[in-house]
Order: sequence, then C-alpha cells, then structure tokens
Amino acid sequence: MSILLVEDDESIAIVITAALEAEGFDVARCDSIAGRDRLLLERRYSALVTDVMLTDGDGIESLGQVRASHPDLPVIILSAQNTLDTAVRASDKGAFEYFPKPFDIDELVRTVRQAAGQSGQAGAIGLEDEAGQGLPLVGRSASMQAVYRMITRVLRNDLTVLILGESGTGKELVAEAIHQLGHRQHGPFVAVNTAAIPADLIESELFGHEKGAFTGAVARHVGKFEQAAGGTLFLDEIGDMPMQAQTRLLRALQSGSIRRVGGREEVRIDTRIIAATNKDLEPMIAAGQFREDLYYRLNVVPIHLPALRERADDIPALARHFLVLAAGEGLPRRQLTEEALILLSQQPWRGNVRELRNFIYRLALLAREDIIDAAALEPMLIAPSRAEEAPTGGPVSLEQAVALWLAAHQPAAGTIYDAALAAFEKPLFTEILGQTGGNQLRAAQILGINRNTLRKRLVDLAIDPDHFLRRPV
Ligand SMILES: Nc1ncnc2c1ncn2[C@@H]1O[C@H](COP(=O)(O)OP(=O)(O)OP(=O)(O)O)[C@@H](O)[C@H]1O
Repeated sequence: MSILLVEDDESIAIVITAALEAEGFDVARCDSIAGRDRLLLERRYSALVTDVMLTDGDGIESLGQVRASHPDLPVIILSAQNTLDTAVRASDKGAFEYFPKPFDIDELVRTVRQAAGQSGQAGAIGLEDEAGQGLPLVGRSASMQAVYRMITRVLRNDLTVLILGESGTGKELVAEAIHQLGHRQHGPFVAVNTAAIPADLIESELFGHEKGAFTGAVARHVGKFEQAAGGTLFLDEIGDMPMQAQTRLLRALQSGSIRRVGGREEVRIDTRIIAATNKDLEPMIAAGQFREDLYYRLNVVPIHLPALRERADDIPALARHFLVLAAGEGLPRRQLTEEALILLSQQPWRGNVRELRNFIYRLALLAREDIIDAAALEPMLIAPSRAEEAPTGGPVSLEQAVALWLAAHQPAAGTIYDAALAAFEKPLFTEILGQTGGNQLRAAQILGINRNTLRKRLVDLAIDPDHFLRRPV
C-alpha cells in the first residue's frame, strides 16, 4: 500500500518515511501543496499524511479540493500549530486523525495502518464549511492538546460528556465549545448549576412542573431539559446534586424521556447532556453520596481538564489573552514584559484560569505603567486582595468597576441585570444607612425611593438596618 507524505521538515519526513517503510508501506514524499496535487494525479494512495504549514500554503485549507477529488482518501494531519482551531479545522475537513507535534511515531504508524485499511470506505466525517474563528480556548500545552482531541471526537455525535477538573479550569468553556462547534450549534445551550438551586426546587428546575403541582406552582413551568430541546444541556457541579434529583436524572437518561413534576405525560428528550464536576466522584460513590449507576451513565466520554499549575507553559498566552479582553472591556491597554510573564508562570494559581483572569483584570486596572515588568508585578502578587487599596493610578471609575465586577463574578447570561443591580444596591444602601445611622425613613428620602421598597430590598439583600444604629456613647 502506498502512502503520500507531505512534510517540509526534512528530519521529520525522514523519520516518518523510515517508520512507514519498516511497516511495509511504500512512501511517496513531497514538501508542498503543489507537489501533493501533482503526486495525487499520478496514482492512487491508501492514505495522505500532511503537515499544515507548508511552503506554499496551508495544508488543511487546501484539503477541500483533495477531499472533493479523492473522497475516500483518509487524511492524517500533523501540526505544530497546536490550537483548538487547528484540531477543529482538521476535523471539519474530514481528517481521519489529527496529530499535534511532537507526536509518538508508533501511534502515527498504527493510525496510518488503520486508515489505509479503511480506505475505499466513505470518510467518517463529511466535508463541511470551516468552523468560525475566534475559538474561546487558549493554550497549546500537551495536556490541552489531549483536551482538544477529545473535543473533536464528540462534535459529530451526542455521546454524554463528563468534564472533570478543579474549579476555574474552564469546564463550562469546554462545554460551550463542544456545543458551538458541534452539530447542535443551532440549538440552545442551557447551563444549570445544580449546586446553586435549592434542593427542593431542583427537580422542577430540570424537568418542569404542571400548574398546581405544589404550593406556589401557579403556572406550568418548562424545565431545563425541555428548554434545551435541539441543543445542549450543561449540568454543572453534578457532584452537588441531591440524591432524589440524581435518581430522577438517572431515570430520564435511561428512558430518554422526562415527566414534569405533577404531570403524567412523558416528554421525549432531544438534548445532548454535558455534565461537569470539580469533585472526585469515586469517593462520593463509596460514601453513598453519588449514585454509581448515574456516574456510569454520565461518564461515557470523560474529559479531564488540567489544573493551571500543571500547564504553566500556557500562562503567558492566557495572560496576554486576558489583557486583550480587559482592553476590549474598557480597561487600560497594558503589556507584560517577558520577565513578568515568567513570574506569572511561577505562581500556583490555586483558583486556576479564573484566578489568573481576575488577577489580570485587576492588574490592567491598577498598574501605574502600560508596560508592566516583574518589579511592578511583584507587589500585586504578594498581596493581591489588598491591591485595590494601593495608591496607584487614581480612583476607579464606575465603568471600570463594572468591568472588574463582571470579570470577577461572571454572572450567567440572562441573570446579569438583576445580579448587577443587586451588587450595586448593596454598597449604596449600606453607605446611605451608615449616613443616617440606620434611619430607614431618612435613608429612603435621601435615596428618593419609597420606604416600603427600601425595606423590602433590605430584606432581599440581607442587610440588617439595626447594624447601623447609632449607639449612645
Ligand atoms: N483555556 C482557556 N482559555 C481562555 N479562557 C479560559 C480558559 N479556561 C478557562 N477560561 C476562563 O476562566 C474562567 C473560568 O472558566 P470556567 O467558568 O469555564 O471554569 P469552571 O471549571 O467551569 O469553573 P467552576 O468549576 O468553578 O464552575 C472563565 O472566565 C473562562 O472564560
């Protein structure tokens, strides 16, 4: 069987050729797209192995014509551009397999053998348009490569995915990427944080309820499963789900249908399930806190997200990425020197990418100079939580405070307005109640709102006006 190898790095080409020839393949070699197209005209090959960055163009970009003229030819892509974008473009162009460089030569040979054995059959993945640009995941470390490869494997199917990783490692972002790049991208992406919903409401949140199902059920409510019809349901913090809800979730997954609380009708589920947790579920199963059968249902395709400290080589790219995002949100445009990036890479980042992101936003806001060097960075790393108090670039504007608040809290889409107003009201009421010594009538007059409105908001926001009473001295 003959293999066509397109690789402009002479030493890599020699290694691959030798390994394939040792396996009995006949290898034709060239180093450009033009060479590839010429060789393809000359004879039939059992597989094409190609690099991406070639002297005369992009080996993935130009695959469209090859796939059109040789629809059965399996294509294996080798790439040093180890981004999710490359992995996804490879998958979209119908690649049989994608190998980020450096790769394991034995694994490559095994894959070529497998691909050549299948050539003549229709490609597993159809030819489609290229995925959109601006993919959200940053990082080219080896451990993120493994994540990207897993992502590309679940884009064209509805297998249940379980994303595991510490808090702030990007689990929700990965779930969104699977949805946006996958075949359900035109449907809704519905995220539910199962830890944030009170235990007695979780079933109604997930499955919906009929009018009158329980006290307070004044109208029929469509649950998240139904809201996600045609799209993806992301069940975050699955390890915090109460037992009873776990049982109902398992039943729904087993039967492929749900029943609203208080309802009789069975509603078919048409949603892809992606679950995530930062908990170690196995000890929870042993302790009887998580259902083993549910675990096996969810854990069809596990994706492990590495902690940031395990992929410190991604930190400079992430830091630059967040500086660009911060500038886009109205914070000053800053740059980090190489030494500053090295210093950032040496930090433990226990809160993972989220902590790094928040730190970079704070840095963008508070740094004195536009170019931030290691010396300027160090004091902020030592006392990050007190950094706001540092007498640096003057007072923070309200716009900047809003950008910082959004970056730090990241309220879910659809809840931002209420969450932001509540976050603004709390310090505002606290300030005015402080001025009036806890006198609510006076505070309401100063604020220009109704006294009962103020009283209700104080209860909602858990502000105790007695706390501000002036005690006689
Ligand atoms: N690889 C990445 N590239 C760019 N941004 C990232 C990456 N990973 C995480 N982030 C950002 O870090 C923040 C935290 O990510 P995310 O909310 O997805 O984490 P999580 O693992 O779901 O956290 P939790 O377990 O606390 O819910 C988000 O702002 C996200 O956009």
